[in-house]
Amino acid sequence: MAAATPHSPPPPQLSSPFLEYIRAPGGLDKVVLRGRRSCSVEIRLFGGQVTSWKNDHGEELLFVSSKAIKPPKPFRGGIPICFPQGNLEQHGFARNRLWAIDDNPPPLPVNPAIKAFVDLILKPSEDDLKMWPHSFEFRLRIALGAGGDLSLTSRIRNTNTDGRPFSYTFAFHTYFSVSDISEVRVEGLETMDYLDNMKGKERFTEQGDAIVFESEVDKVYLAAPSKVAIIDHDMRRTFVVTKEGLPDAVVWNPWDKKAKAMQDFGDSEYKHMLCVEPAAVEKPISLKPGEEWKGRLGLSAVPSSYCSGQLDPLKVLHG
Ligand SMILES: O=P(O)(O)OC[C@H]1O[C@@H](O)[C@H](O)[C@@H](O)[C@@H]1O
Repeated sequence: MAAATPHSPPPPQLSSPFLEYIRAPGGLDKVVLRGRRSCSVEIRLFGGQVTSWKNDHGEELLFVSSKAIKPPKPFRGGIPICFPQGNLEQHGFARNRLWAIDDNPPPLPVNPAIKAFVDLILKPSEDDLKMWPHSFEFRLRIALGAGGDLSLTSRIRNTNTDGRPFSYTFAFHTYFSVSDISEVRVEGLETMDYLDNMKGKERFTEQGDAIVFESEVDKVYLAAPSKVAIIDHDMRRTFVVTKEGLPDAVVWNPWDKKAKAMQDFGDSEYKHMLCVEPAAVEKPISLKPGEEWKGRLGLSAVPSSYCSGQLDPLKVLHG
């Protein structure tokens, strides 16, 4: 496994006032993207994981557990990358490897207004290849937009030289910070079909209006729309989640019993988080050698002054 080494190489020279490289022991080096006012994003090289996203008032928008543990364990919170999944460790190994800064990524069309972004890369180690015998290049661009929105673009290329295709499932396991889960509703997934992970992945159709939370939820919504809204009444804030190349959306909250059973999660923390995870779960993605797949996650937080209690979710979703 490509674990963090105690003697890391010198920090890369990031030639932008919008980026900072912060050295930390134990594989905890991070890159910080800075936007207008107090907007920022922190990315840990271990896991290629976003661990913080703050709005222009400096308020944290992502949930990170106070019990999150350090590498080589996966980090509970932020945006873990789940890849490649299958008969491997839960959620794949990408969230549990040391990524590198990609100094020379292949071109990716970028909005010229976006100044703060970083490109990371993960390639399998010898040990990874023993576990999952496929060669790949996984490029991840993390960008902080002018308005404080965050986007993650994944590009995965099959670099097998033996002509073999490979397939995988994928998720951006996004942990949102919410004021009180009982006051949150999710718009955009009503009437969708889902697989219920709590009922042996049986298929159901969502009934009723928006999704609200009263107990443990672990569902994979199939062919979910490209925009989903998480409406937090108490915070008067709506997260708008957009996705491309990722047909499904996992919705997860462990609730009290499971929370207590999780070593890296506080007993009551389930009240203040919700995972909505753009994903490709039902139908694995297949890549032939030389082929590349692209998936994108976009996040924005609509502030209360905009909502002022009058939020029309249809406008957020379709307007
Ligand atoms: O503990 P992990 O591996 O980070 O997974 C947390 C949860 O992640 C969700 O995506 C899964 O649907 C749940 O089944 C799982 O419990």
